[in-house]
Amino acid sequence: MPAMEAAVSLSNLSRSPSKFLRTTIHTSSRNASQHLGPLGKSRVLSLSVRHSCIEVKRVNYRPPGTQHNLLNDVSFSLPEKSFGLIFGRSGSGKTTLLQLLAGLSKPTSGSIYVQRYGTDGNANSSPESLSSERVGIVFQFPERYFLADTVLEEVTFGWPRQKADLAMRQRLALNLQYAINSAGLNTIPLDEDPHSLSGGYKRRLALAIQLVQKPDLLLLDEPLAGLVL
Ligand SMILES: Nc1ncnc2c1ncn2[C@@H]1O[C@H](COP(=O)(O)OP(=O)(O)OP(=O)(O)O)[C@@H](O)[C@H]1O
Repeated sequence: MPAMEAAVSLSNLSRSPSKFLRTTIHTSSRNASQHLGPLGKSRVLSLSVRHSCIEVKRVNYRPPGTQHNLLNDVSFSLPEKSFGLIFGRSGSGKTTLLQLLAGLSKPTSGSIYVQRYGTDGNANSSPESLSSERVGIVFQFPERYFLADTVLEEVTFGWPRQKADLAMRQRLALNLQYAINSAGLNTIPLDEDPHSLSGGYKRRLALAIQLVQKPDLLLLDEPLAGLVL
């Protein structure tokens, strides 16, 4: 089945009926990347939990103290090891949806959970909540959140400061190498000031900060802005 036809999606939307939001689930990274180029306004999700899906069921979201839903009846399913692409017009609610997936806001109604399935396609366990520790998110302007003085400190921010045992140090070192290489930061000195990087390298750094945590779900808000691949 072509990737675009594997999509599920979705109603949505915000206040204006002319605005729309659509989520497409891709079954391979190749297909996902093929569709990223022309879509200026896009958000990407990537899931690596085995034999499971993230299920978004009939989610509505209304910010506290407001009268209108930003998201209406959004439902989709994102299988393990797949990419989903959320696209829509400016202000249609893409970032809002990512914030819900990241656990930064709670749906007003509806649910977001991880469901494991057996080989027969039936759910074989109770739904699990998607805890925010399992989710990494790269925001639209990631440099606003940089805190450290060097690239290395930024990527390892939050690591244990006490002396870790050898196994933990090896694991952290491998994670660091994986994140730096995967994000294409290996040509940048690790003692460089994050704020002095180009826009594209700031985005790569923001990606490395998330990859080093090995999240089960990775959310990218307009991931290709400022990047020449
Ligand atoms: N806390 C809030 N209270 C009220 N309105 C909000 C709040 N947060 C976001 N909005 C509004 O919700 C709408 C959707 O915003 P959101 O940032 O999710 O859209 P988007 O699709 O990501 O837009 P863009 O593509 O321009 O980045 C916008 O009109 C925004 O002003």
